Formats: sequence, structure tokens, C-alpha cells
Amino acid sequence: MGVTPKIAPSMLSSDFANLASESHRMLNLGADWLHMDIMDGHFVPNLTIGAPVIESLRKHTKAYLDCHLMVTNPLDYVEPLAKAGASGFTFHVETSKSWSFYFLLLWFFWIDDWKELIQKIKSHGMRPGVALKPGTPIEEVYPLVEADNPVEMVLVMTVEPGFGGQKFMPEMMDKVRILRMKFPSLDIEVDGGLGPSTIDVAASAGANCIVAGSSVFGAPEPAQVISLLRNSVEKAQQTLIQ
Ligand SMILES: O=C(CO)[C@@H](O)[C@H](O)COP(=O)(O)O
Ligand SMILES: [Fe+2]
Repeated sequence: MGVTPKIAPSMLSSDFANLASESHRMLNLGADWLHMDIMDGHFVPNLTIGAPVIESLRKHTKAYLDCHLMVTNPLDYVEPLAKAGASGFTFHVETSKSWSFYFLLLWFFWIDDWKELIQKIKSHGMRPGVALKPGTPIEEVYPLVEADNPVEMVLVMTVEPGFGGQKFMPEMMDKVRILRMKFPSLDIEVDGGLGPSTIDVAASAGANCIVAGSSVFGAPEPAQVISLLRNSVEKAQQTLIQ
């Protein structure tokens, strides 16, 4: 498998009043990416940060900022986030999906929507990803991965988006397994409830990008948790290759 492990502490669990030092702390403890949860209070019932905070953080670090957009209108965020210095831009496939369900005609607009969105993300120098909620079938993301101009990561939510500290949903691992079989070199990220007790099942299903908030920030030795997450992915990759 050509995909490398990426451990991404979710900064939602950090002390937002000390975001720069919390970010440095995580990177010094072995994190690869910083996972930034952007919520608009509409797509999910919680409101977090937006481009101004990413811009402030960017002044303090060169790290890969893995932005997870839990927002209803991701297109509106492309330009501000690119200017702010975001690295990855992962939008939810469910945005505008309800229209497609009711109106066949609008379904075509939805297709154009995500094509335009991916194109815009790339032309603004960011790396596009698509996320899906627990209730969304995995087939929904296939067209975006198989497109001529595809997304470069799929984020499989392992909790309902909106809050940190929820319980991991092992039944989501079927999605990860299917994706890994179909797309051996795709970055597959899992997000929600990941930690020492849940990493092995996610890693052996084929996930290589691991978001972890409460398990890292709540640990007495966060470095040990980061290293355990990485070791689990590396070990599972050896098994998957054989
Ligand atoms: O996107 C989300 C929540 O919607 C996540 O990124 C969480 O912030 C992960 O936190 P833990 O479940 O690891 O505590
Ligand atoms: Fe997230």
C-alpha cells in the first residue's frame, strides 16, 4: 500500500485560547497534521472556528492544516480558507444532497456543484477531500474518487459530526474496508472516537489518516498515544501488503 500514516490531533479538543502553543506541542510530540474542525452551526449543531482563526494559526506554524468543513455551503469557504493558509479542504458529500433526492433535475446541478468545488479547491492550492456521515452509504463518494479531477482523500466519520469525545462506531469499518479494497492508494481518514482501544480495528480495515481529539489531549502522555496510533497503522499496513 502506497499510503503513509498521518496522525492528526483534532484541535477541537485543545485549549483554543492557546491554539498556537497547543499546535506546537502536538507537532513536537509527533503529530503529522493538525485537524481543524470548521463548523457553521447549521450543517451541524455546533459552531467552532473559521478562516480568521486559520489565518492567525498559520502565522505560527508551517504545519499541514487538515480542515474538516462541517458547513452547509463549502464553496463559500474555498477562497477565504485558501487565503488563510489551509492545506487540506475536506467537505461533506451530504451538502446539497437532499435536493438531489427530491428533484432528479437538480441532481445534475449537484454533480456540477462538487465538480466545481473540487476544481476550485485545487486551483486555490489546497488538497480536496470528501467526508461522509455515518448514515451516508459509501457509494455516494465513488463518483468523486473516480472523477477525472478527483478528491484525494475520503474521510469516513466514525461518530455523528458536531462534537468531540463521542463513542467510536465500529460498524463504519465496513465502509473503510470496501474503500481500501477498491482504492488501494487512496488516503482514507477516520474521525471520531479514535484512540488506543479503537485504533486496531480502524487500521486493519485500511485507514491511514487518523484523527484523534480527546484520546490525545486527555492523555497524561499524548506522545505515547500518537506513537501507538502510528504503530498500529504501520503494523496493519504490513499485514495488508502480505
Ligand atoms: O469532526 C469531528 C467531530 O465532528 C472530530 O474531528 C472530533 O473533534 C474528534 O474528536 P474525538 O472523537 O477524537 O474526541
Ligand atoms: Fe473532524
